Amino acid sequence: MTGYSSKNDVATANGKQNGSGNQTVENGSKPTAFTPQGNHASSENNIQCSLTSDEFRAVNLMRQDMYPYEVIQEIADFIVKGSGIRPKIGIICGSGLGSLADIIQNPKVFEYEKIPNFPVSTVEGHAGRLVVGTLEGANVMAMQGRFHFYEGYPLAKCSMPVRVMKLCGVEYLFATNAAGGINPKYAVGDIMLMHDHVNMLGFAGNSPLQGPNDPRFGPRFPALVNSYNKDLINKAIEISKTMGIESSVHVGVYSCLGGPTYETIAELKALRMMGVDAVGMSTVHEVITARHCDMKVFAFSLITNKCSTEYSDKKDDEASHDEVMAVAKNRQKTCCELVSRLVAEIQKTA
Ligand SMILES: O=P(O)(O)O[C@@H]1C[C@H](O)[C@@H](CO)O1
Ligand code: HPA
Repeated sequence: MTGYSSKNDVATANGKQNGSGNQTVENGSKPTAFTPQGNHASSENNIQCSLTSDEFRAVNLMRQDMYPYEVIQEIADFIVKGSGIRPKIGIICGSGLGSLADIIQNPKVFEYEKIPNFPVSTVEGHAGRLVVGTLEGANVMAMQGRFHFYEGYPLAKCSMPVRVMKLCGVEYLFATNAAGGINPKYAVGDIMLMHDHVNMLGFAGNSPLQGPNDPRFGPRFPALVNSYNKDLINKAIEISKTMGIESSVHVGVYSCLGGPTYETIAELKALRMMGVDAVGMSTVHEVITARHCDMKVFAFSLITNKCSTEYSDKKDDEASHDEVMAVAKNRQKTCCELVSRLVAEIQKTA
């Protein structure tokens, strides 16, 4: 390959559905009908959802998407004071890639539940811990567990930790993900260095930057061309050569869909026609948030499954989270090496 140019806030809902569709509640609070506005529904009103008031409050908190600068600053101060470290590189571990945080030396670990105003991880393969320490001599912080839109979090909440990283002092974001390979040349286990993305949630009118803009983070209308740092892509390509994995490393375009469903064949065909090489359910909103506050971004997808764009009855063509996790586990050593060597390169030029 040649160089490239060009807790606090989520309470558990304890209610269970019984066979008749009526709700039974374990915590003793009475189910109450609410209108979408949160008022009690009248009997003429058919639009009702049976939530206890505790559950209703929990859902509202989960959907909270306003994080004023001062709140983000408080979270950042909590982490910097608690770890005694001002990190320069922030790493987001994709599904099954939590081991990227296990290689951090002298780690100070913060469970998400213990960080004020932090969401909690709800997905298998996302432990829900922030690890701060050193890697190859550089101060780093890593999210062992990210937040996804399909978990019920608004995009601004999913990528709020990127702003926390920024206020902690982070200059470089490394975002990693597990993704389905749509490019027919990609094999399971390959790595795709992201050089661009197609923001499908953005096409549908959803952005982590929706709502009032705080210029202390960045401009109202940020440009996204050149989002993925070319120097870092080139360095990663060079590193892949020295690792002897060059033939399984690609440079391509990622797209994020909302999930949690994997894609239909027609959707995969459409994505391929748009020039998408790999598809997932994350990363894009984190990159947008990072670029908005002027961080340098490096991102890669581990191809955990092949996405066929042809109709077939083969069960093998169905993606599964178990397969995603198994492939990530198999390739974690390689991913760790790539990340630590790139961190070393950045540290060398610091
Ligand atoms: O967090 P990432 O994007 O790595 O996780 C992918 C997308 C879904 O969360 C999950 C599907 O298997 O893996
Ligand atoms: N589609 C969406 N997200 C994914 C996939 C996929 O095929 N594999 C891993 N995450």
